[in-house]
Amino acid sequence: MPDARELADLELLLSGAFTPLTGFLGSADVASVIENGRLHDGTPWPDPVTLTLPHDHPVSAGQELTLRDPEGAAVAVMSVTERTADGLVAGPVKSLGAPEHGPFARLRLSPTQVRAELRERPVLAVTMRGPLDDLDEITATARELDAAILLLPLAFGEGGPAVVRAALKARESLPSGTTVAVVPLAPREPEIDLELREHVAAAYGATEHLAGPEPVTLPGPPHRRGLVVFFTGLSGSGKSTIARGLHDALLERGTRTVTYLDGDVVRRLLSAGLTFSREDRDLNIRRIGYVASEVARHGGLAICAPIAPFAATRDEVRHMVEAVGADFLLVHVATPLAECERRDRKGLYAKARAGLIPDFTGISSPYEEPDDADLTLDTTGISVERGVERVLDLLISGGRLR
Ligand SMILES: Nc1ncnc2c1ncn2[C@@H]1O[C@H](COP(=O)(O)OS(=O)(=O)O)[C@@H](OP(=O)(O)O)[C@H]1O
Ligand SMILES: Nc1ncnc2c1ncn2[C@@H]1O[C@H](COP(=O)(O)OP(=O)(O)O)[C@@H](O)[C@H]1O
Repeated sequence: MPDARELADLELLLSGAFTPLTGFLGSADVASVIENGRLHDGTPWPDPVTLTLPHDHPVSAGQELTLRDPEGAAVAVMSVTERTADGLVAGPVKSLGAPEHGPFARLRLSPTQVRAELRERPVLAVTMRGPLDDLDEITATARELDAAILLLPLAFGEGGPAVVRAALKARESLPSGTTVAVVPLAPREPEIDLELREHVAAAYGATEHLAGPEPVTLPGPPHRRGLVVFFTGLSGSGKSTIARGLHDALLERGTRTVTYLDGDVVRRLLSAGLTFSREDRDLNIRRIGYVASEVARHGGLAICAPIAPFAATRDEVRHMVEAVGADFLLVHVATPLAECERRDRKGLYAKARAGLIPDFTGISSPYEEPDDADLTLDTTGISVERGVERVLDLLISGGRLR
């Protein structure tokens, strides 16, 4: 399944906004674009528009590949011309005419639609990633050129709808007949981005192109940003005890909205039926990460405390959270196995040692120690209060808590 950026590129390939491209690029074109800003056949093109699939995906050259959106709807079919060892899949794409949805879907006009609307008039296209600051200049330039104005809000990701709203607002103060067409162009490096905007504007029939100002992105102060505090560690290390203590302390302060995704509750509801195999643990952690990132997306603070023994899966969660503009703090509760086993609160270690519980973390299943923890906490010989305090200090010192 393509990721968000690949899907956005796919939409532009299908709509003709990336003309002359008709599909995702193969290795020869990618090398040539990176080397000299041209496709292999010499056509100028600034950006390697590629699709990467997991290594174990079975598709190969000569086959057809159906591309789906995150809901599983088939969006396009690709005639695969190349499949490289590092996962690149190249070939022309054809639309399957999937129904369009998403905010402002009705404004996602294709170049053909826009050209038909603007007929033969000269067109001043303005690409924008944030609010326009000089509408008078745009009006004056359009008059000079006797051109129609075409606003192309480049809407991608969380901030996408805001850019479209800015375009609709600007249209109110621009000459009548100003057209707005939403283009899902994911941002690139500044120079490449600018060149790519030129190509897209030309595809939409622009005789002249103005690149709107870069948006001023203020991520908001840390105490208002979403936050996920993710505890990891062996069974009995003290994750739930510290996490509960943190939850209580935050409720007492009352300055942030908090959700505690209790491990037992998660296993009973969200992950009911899952085992402790590697696959099921990964699934469990991804589900926790997904819910936590949804909480954080709206500025909430989510606390989770699963064992989460695998580094790659913890990393996936970090990315999931950061992708919604929130912060992720990893707290490694690094109480040594011997101490966890000595505590053996639920008698599970004794059972695991006796071979009664298979795949038990630390005994018969691995725990990968984090090397990216924001705080490492060994609870041996310290009070619960002291442990909670250490986590609170981390939040306060990072400005995440007032
Ligand atoms: N095989 C095996 N390995 C580890 N743990 C086991 C196992 N079987 C049951 N339990 C109990 O399940 C709790 C860990 O569940 P998690 O959801 O946190 O695990 S994981 O993150 O999906 O690996 C863990 O609870 P905590 O002691 O609270 O960590 C155990 O009590
Ligand atoms: N400083 C401490 N922090 C957390 N737990 C502690 C501490 N000192 C002793 N303990 C005890 O260790 C056990 C930790 O269990 P628990 O919090 O359920 O661990 P986990 O969720 O990691 O499996 C509890 O019985 C708790 O009372």
